Amino acid sequence: MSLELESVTLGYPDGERRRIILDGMDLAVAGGELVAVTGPSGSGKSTLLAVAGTLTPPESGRVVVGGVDAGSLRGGAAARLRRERVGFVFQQANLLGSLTARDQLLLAAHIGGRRVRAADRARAEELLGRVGLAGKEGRRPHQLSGGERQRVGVARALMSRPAVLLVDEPTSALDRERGADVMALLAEVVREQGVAGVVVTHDLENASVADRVVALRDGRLTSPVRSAR
Ligand SMILES: Nc1ncnc2c1ncn2[C@@H]1O[C@H](COP(=O)(O)OP(=O)(O)OP(=O)(O)O)[C@@H](O)[C@H]1O
Repeated sequence: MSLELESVTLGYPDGERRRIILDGMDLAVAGGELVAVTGPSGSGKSTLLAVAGTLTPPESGRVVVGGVDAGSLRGGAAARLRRERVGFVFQQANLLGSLTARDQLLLAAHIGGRRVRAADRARAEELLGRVGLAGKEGRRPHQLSGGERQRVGVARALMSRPAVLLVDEPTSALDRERGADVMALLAEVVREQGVAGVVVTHDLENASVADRVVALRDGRLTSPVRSAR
């Protein structure tokens, strides 16, 4: 249950030229560890998550998810790795408006095309309880607060027992207190579930709940200057 990025390079076209966003980047996250990635706007944090989550292949370098080199897989096997071994949590929870919290999780289990089993129902109940939503499993998104919706998003991302949990600015739509609660919850569930967690955040205070904080600058990860706050 780990994530490794080895010498990952990716650029985008920028007018006539090419702008390098990730420049031979290395990152290793162990199972049960949460790494917070900070960095200025446009530095490539979302791009890093897309590469780590095997949504965007790097131009060079390797992405290894739970011991499997994503670059070695094609077609269905690549899609399965992403679906089963990578959990994503987005800035907004991106829940389906008509589904209850429980069904958001069961849909995630069903997306592989297989039937929902009793074990999936048990896992959904357990995870919703774990993120503090016991008794609210039957609520639809509009009957939940922003922080609760984000908790559903965290639980949903954990349904498939992923090796890697990738979280993009989970607190940007929340007030400070709710944001801090969601970050603390993330650190706890990453540890408990033994998943390799990466959370992107602008907020150094929120980042401090992580086991490690790194800054993305000039395509590489460095230690952030914490005293600059
Ligand atoms: N598909 C694309 N094609 C061309 N350029 C892109 C593409 N995606 C992102 N970029 C550029 O790459 C850079 C990094 O973008 P990215 O979204 O990863 O940054 P970020 O650090 O997540 O920013 P923010 O904190 O504002 O969300 C930006 O300059 C962006 O404009």
